[in-house]
Amino acid sequence: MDAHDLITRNAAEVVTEEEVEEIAADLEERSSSGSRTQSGDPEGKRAYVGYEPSGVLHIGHMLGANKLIDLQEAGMEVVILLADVHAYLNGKGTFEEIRETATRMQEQFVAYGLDEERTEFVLGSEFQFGEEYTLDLHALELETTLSRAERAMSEIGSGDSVTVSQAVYPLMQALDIEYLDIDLAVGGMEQRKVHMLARDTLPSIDYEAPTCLHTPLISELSTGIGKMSSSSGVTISMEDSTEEIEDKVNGAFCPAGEVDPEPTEEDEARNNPVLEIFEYFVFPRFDEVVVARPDEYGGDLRYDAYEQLVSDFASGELHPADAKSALARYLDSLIEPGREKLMEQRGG
Ligand SMILES: Nc1ncnc2c1ncn2[C@@H]1O[C@H](COP(=O)(O)OP(=O)(O)OP(=O)(O)O)[C@@H](O)[C@H]1O
Ligand SMILES: N[C@@H](Cc1ccc(O)cc1)C(=O)O
Repeated sequence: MDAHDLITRNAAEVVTEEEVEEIAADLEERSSSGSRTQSGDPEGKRAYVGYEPSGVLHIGHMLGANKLIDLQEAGMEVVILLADVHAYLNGKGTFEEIRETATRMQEQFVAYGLDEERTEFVLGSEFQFGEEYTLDLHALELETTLSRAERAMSEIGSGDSVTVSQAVYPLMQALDIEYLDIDLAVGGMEQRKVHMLARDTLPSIDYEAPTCLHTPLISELSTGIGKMSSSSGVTISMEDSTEEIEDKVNGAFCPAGEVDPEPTEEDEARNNPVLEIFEYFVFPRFDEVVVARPDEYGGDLRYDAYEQLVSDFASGELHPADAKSALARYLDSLIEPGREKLMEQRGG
């Protein structure tokens, strides 16, 4: 697979396609001249994802991490920002609590396949309290209206009303891209408004507009409303046991035949999380997905592409109960190796 395909596979969108093509062309050129993955190279291309530290990684977080693994393969240097100050500004706990969970999160990324030697882990507080950063932040504050900052936070902010800290948050996220010297900012689709704000405002303080890549979102498991998240709803975490995975997947929202479920009466959009997890998390890792079925119900179903599975689901050939039991099995096999490693590390 060439650099462009590695960068863009399983992405929901890139902003802009031309800019990504330029990054890919540069990586290809460096690879053919033999100067590919030297870390610390000032000419190297760098990508990052930022996470508010939370107790345990969930499968939604892994979409960004898997993208970073693709980008490493394409020859990019990758950075994971453990955004402790951002989590604090977003009301996620005391600073001490957040710091502790940041260490746990780093351990988990490594257990789940990010090569420690080739991944730079950075805590936000390591550079966000510097004088230059603070002055740049104030300069961005002068360039941004409160309503724009508020809109950027509409899918990220916790709590009912926006606090001043949450208006500062997206401006700091924009500045991080500059201070970490990032060529490609990666995040889930709910980060796009912050990234658009960064593209619009960074040039006004003489920094470049960042190139961005957004990964799809996995919905909350039991209702299909909103995104799966660490702080609320039913979430498949990377530390769940086999039984926990089975129970959660069994209770997942997965109406028979409904690929695009109707919105609720309150007009909230709904998705089918079982299908989403197959599409974004399982199919990218397996050449073939087998749904086991007793012979009296027609025997096993085999799929080598998500589109085949979804078409059988829509026609009724694939029943939700069979889809769920297959999903639980595949999830467990993807989660097991890291779960074991973490247990060993913790002496369990
Ligand atoms: N359900 C999800 N599906 C896909 N990506 C996700 C999901 N949840 C979080 N991410 C991605 O993980 C990164 C970090 O998100 P974040 O720290 O807000 O996770 P979270 O679980 O929503 O946390 P919290 O609920 O505490 O806000 C972002 O790039 C985000 O897009
Ligand atoms: N906004 C991200 C966290 C983040 C913070 C700072 C960044 O520079 C990047 C990402 C989230 O919703 O979790």
